[in-house]
Amino acid sequence: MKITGIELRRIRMPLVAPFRTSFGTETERDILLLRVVTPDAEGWGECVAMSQPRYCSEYVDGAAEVLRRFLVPALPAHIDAHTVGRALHPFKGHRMAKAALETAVLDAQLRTDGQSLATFLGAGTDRVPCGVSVGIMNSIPQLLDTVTGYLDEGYVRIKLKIEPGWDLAPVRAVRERFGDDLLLQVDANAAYTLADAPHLARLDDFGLLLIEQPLAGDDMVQHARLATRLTTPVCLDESIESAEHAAAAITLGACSIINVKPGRIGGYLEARRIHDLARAHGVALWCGGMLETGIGRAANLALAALPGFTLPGDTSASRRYYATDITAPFELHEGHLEVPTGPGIGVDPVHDILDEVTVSTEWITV
Ligand SMILES: O=C(O)CCC(=O)N[C@@H](C(=O)O)c1ccccc1
Repeated sequence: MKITGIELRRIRMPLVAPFRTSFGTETERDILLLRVVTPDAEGWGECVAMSQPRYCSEYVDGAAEVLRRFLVPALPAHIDAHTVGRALHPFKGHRMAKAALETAVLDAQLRTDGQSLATFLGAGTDRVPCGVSVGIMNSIPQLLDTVTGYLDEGYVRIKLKIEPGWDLAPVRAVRERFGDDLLLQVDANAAYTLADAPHLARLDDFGLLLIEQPLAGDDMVQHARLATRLTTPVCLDESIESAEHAAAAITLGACSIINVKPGRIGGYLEARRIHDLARAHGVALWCGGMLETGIGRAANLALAALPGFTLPGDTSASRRYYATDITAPFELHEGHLEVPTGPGIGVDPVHDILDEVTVSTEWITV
């Protein structure tokens, strides 16, 4: 496939409500979109890097810079999605930037071939059950009202952000209010240390599906030690940046569940490799989220439809984060979202809306 050029587009998307995690509060997303242009089709990729390097070391200005200076110039004139990874391999890290570029190339390729991303990846279903991520709140009553609203919308699983000082009480309150049948999990975003093991073990009383990333991203061995101290399954997010990391975590017993975020691990091809590895070892997967617009959300739904994704993910409806999405909004139906069936990611930006939220565009001739 011949690439004519690539557009880097920065958009600013206000969130419908502040989203607080253990590493900060988001009120809007500064998002980098990539549009790969070929003679036969255009492809879209969404870079999930945040404005600041708080979730991981990448941040959106850095992603734009590494794409502009190193990654896009490294692409050969003729390419397909399988060769992007090889062309970018000499450059270390920057997985979110690489993922966005590979995804945009893959989207253009699949649109040209008339194949959906879901079919390309091996999806086994046309709709996926949806969980929702609930931020750290100012009070328990506010939290209970928020969870009530999401359950009324039909979400099948609740994920509560936790941190030291906001963990046992909110989990207890939600479990007591909504009962033992509620699918409930927590996400610490690396806010604890192994010294907190006795405290974290008290979460075992609440029948949680999992505890996500309790310790630091590079604490793989410590997670393995923590897992022996808890009955709640440990799920890793930030620690897993590749299939190799997943293999190491499984071998060490650092996790029994993995949150797969294609941006974090370098793209959908690597996500498929993690899927196959996890299935071979009986490790459950679910698809995480990075507050994506409908562009990234569409691609994540294709991934979440793979057979190894056995737990509800964070692929929530567009309205969970955005009053107006840049694509036709993804809307929950009986707790599920439909997997796009069109070629490539199966959605296109609504150009009037996209133009309204666009801060800058930059064209790079390849
Ligand atoms: O549904 C979503 O898109 C967000 C899900 C979510 O909680 N993402 C968390 C996470 O750590 O997984 C996150 C929030 C903010 C920034 C990065 C990541």
